[in-house]
Amino acid sequence: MTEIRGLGYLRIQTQDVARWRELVVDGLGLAVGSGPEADGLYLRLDERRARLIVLPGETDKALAVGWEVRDQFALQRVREAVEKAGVEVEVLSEVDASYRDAEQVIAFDDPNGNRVEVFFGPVLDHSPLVTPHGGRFVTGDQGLGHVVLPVTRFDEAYTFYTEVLGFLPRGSIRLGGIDAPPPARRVRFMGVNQRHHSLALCPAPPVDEPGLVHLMMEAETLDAVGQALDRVAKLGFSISSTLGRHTNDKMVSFYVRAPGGWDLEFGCEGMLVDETFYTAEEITADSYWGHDWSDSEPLAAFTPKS
Ligand SMILES: Cc1ccc(O)c(O)c1CC[C@@H]1C(=O)CC[C@]2(C)C(=O)CC[C@@H]12
Ligand SMILES: [Fe+2]
Repeated sequence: MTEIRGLGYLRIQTQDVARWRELVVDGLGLAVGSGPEADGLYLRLDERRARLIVLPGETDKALAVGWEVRDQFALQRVREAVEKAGVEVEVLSEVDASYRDAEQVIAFDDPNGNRVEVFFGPVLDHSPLVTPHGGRFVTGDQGLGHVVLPVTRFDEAYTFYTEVLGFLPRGSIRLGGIDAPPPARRVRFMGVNQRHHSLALCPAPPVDEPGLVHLMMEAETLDAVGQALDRVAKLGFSISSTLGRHTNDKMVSFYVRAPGGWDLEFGCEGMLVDETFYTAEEITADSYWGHDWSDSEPLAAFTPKS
């Protein structure tokens, strides 16, 4: 079993923090928290100080995906496994860990060059969670949500996440459908808790800045998802995919394009996996209904280097 308990946080950099704020606070209804950078935007979904951290910068990119482990002993085991795989691990200073609102943090690059941070001891904020539209989020044992990463060296990345970090395979979907000529290219889903997937890897061409495909956050109710959809559309954000229900995690969601060229997926009603009975399946449609992507701009992650 993996040491990783869930998706802890996502830290990104953007040229337009103000527009990000409109999207995630005014639109999706996340609560504004606080953190070390005065001009940073710290978003709360629960009792953690920050789950999504948006920092100002010269370019739009993902800075780090933060994965949570139980304690210092688990963190040590992850460190040993990563080093044994020949990957250099940085142990962050106490100052750098506290900047991330954790007791201890290690950092390394995955085979695709995405920054991975693994931490224990997240700092809590016990002040009431004041969300702008009264929404509540599904986190807790299921973590922040899921991230989908674009990967160039797919097999290496999949081996790293499953065999080194211990993510559990939670099925796949073939790009181009089951009748596409071989070799099959698959999006692969992986989980570490009852959330169907906390991570998915999507085959992608090489690009200048390592980015994301999307971050999914889960609301407690369908009405909260529908109301968020109305608000983001009214705020002028482009809806990458219409509302639909996925066939694997049964989630009802929509996707909205964030500044930086990747998407936020906002959903509800995700299923809970019971590992006692679960086997990894291949889905042949991404959704039972909805999820019309036909009006969406291509993702930055799928737009190759010039
Ligand atoms: C198929 C699926 C199941 C559950 C999810 O949470 C989920 O995001 C998806 C979609 C995965 C995938 C993607 O994210 C990038 C764009 C993709 C490749 C598509 O164009 C269809 C499937 C999409
Ligand atoms: Fe997703």
